[in-house]
Amino acid sequence: MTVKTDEFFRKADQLIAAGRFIDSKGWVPATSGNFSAKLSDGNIAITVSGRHKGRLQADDIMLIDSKGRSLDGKKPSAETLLHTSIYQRFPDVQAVLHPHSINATLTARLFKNEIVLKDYELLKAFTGINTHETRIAIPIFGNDQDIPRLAGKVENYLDHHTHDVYGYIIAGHGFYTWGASVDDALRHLEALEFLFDVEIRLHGVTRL
Ligand SMILES: CSC[C@@H](O)[C@@H](O)C(=O)COP(=O)(O)O
Ligand SMILES: [Zn+2]
Repeated sequence: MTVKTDEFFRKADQLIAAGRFIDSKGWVPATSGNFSAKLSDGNIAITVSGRHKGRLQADDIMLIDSKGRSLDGKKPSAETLLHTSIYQRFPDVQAVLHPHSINATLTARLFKNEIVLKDYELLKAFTGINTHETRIAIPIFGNDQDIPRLAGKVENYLDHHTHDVYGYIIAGHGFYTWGASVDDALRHLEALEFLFDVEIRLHGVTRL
């Protein structure tokens, strides 16, 4: 059993607080969603599978290695591979968040393959962007219970899209976003939620 460091408990507290905020918006209903944060030794703090992500306690955050293997005997998120593959691809990423929001679900119904967000002041919420006069594309993948196969589709997309990717939507499911800290990932999550909402309303579909 691997010893959990002070760093682990600090990151766990950040994920618990993030979960409270995300749940306060209704973005992780019914135990959906999962969150993780990378530690300086390469291991990862991640939510235990099946726990309500808005009511997380210390025991609901567990330790896995960079390949997703449990280091404390608990069962990690069913979607752990979607987290570890982001960390392996983007060394600067230190946190991955996955909500199941209404806006992400509606967006995937309205847009096919991707949603392009452009000319919004809130694009400046994304790391490295300092103007509204730009665009970001958020790819949309079909849902799949075979997580390795889904992760492979994401990998293939990222292999062919070298521009900054700030997240992706899984149709009928939710979306993934990430950042250099839990706070950065949360800022990206909130910005994507707002921009999805704007685009949905522009298409005449009011939120349910
Ligand atoms: C309760 S349905 C949602 C799950 O199937 C899954 O998509 C999810 O986001 C949460 O899975 P988890 O294993 O708790 O991390
Ligand atoms: Zn999910």
